[in-house]
Amino acid sequence: MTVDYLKKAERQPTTGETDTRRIVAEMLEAIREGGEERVRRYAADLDGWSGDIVVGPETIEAAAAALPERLKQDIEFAWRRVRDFAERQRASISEFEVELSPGLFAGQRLIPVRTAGCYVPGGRYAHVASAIMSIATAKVAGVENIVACSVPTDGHGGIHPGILYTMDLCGADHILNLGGVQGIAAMAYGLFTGHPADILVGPGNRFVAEAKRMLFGEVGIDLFAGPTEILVIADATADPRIVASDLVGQAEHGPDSPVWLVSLDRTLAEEVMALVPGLIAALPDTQRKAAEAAWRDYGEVALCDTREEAVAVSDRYAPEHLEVQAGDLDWWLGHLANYGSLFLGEETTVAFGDKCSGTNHILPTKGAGRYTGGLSVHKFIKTVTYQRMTREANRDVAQVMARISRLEGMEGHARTGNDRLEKYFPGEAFDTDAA
Ligand SMILES: NC(=O)C1=CN([C@@H]2O[C@H](COP(=O)(O)OP(=O)(O)OC[C@H]3O[C@@H](n4cnc5c(N)ncnc54)[C@H](O)[C@@H]3O)[C@@H](O)[C@H]2O)C=CC1
Ligand SMILES: O=C(O)[C@@H](O)CS(=O)(=O)O
Ligand SMILES: [Zn+2]
Repeated sequence: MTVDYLKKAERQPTTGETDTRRIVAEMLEAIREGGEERVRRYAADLDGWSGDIVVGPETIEAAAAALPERLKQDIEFAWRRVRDFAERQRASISEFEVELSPGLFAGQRLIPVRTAGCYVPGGRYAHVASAIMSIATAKVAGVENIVACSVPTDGHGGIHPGILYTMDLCGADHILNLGGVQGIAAMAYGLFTGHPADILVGPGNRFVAEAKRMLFGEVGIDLFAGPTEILVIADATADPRIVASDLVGQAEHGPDSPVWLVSLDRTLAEEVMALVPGLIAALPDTQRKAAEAAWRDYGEVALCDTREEAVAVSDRYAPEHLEVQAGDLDWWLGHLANYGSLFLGEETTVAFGDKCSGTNHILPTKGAGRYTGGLSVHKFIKTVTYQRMTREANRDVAQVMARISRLEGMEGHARTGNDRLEKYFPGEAFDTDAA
């Protein structure tokens, strides 16, 4: 394979993992021991927040009153699309019962988890859309009790009013003024609400993503949704200005957000590389600083000879967001395998999915796209099974089970079959020996 790197990234999504793990492990241990009091101290030390942790109804009403009407309509526009898409997902899975052989019935049931903890990031930006993505989806899945939290800031008297309004609109039952590891841990342990989460969902920075990863097992998690990534595959037909704009648009997420271009055309790649610094420089201060570092440390440009090579490179990254700005979109749709969400053609862009077009923006990062998709109603629903049988059906199943069990050396298992055969068919002889 001949891949020519016109720009090679200094850092990879995994850079700095050891430090993050140490910090998060210490914080989780301290919260396990110190409970609510320790959580309050982290909120004060890390986010300068010493106000109420549980958000009351008057604060939610005040947030709704403070938001301009058009913004509320925009949030509802996004919410309706995300909810409708989630409803189609819910309708695409079903319960069933099948008679596998005469008298042997097996079935599948879909049972929502009881309590979901939804983390809404809010450090650098007010991630209103993230509140829709997790809470609306949990609601459609049928989750009975939804706890949500986000970063409180003094300037807003707690959570940003846009996030608060959205959390309430989408159906959050309890809302906590908590960000970071302390927010994740509080939801996992049911601090301040008395409702420990069965599953923790939502994106966040490296501390948040790592806290969820470490708590997995004690609670369920949706997926590893850390710092945002974008990969654009482009050929000679792509518009360099649009490709560069899309790369820079996601680089503003943070200094550790990977930005990758896989190009099938050298001229296009060089034009994009020439345009990116200017677009970054034109951003406001906070966004510029984040994007500059992201492009400098995590930016990569790979030049491939063939579409197959481009697919191989892209699948190796397994990017969170994948844009294709190239001809024959159906070919790419059919061949790409590892990504969180795919954006086909110049007419759509990652930011549409991020904010309001309907697909979920809580997506796998750091290569997790090799084994999972993004957040969906399925993550909140347990697919469980059941069975029942007639006595007559025991005739075959009990004998087979007993023979397999004896082959495995599991005599106790085998006897549960023999006991039934003796009870249901007294006097009959059965061959239940492994030999
Ligand atoms: N993968 C996905 O689906 C999505 C990912 N994101 C990502 O979410 C992230 C949001 O990050 P932020 O703006 O930082 O908000 P955040 O809400 O994830 O994190 C803010 C919290 O981090 C904690 N924190 C900051 N520095 C710390 C330190 N040194 N030690 C311990 N805790 C610390 C603070 O307590 C603060 O409350 C970005 O990386 C963005 O790319 C956002 C949306 C979707
Ligand atoms: O990683 C993501 O999905 C984000 O890009 C979504 S948002 O831009 O923060 O809404
Ligand atoms: Zn984004």
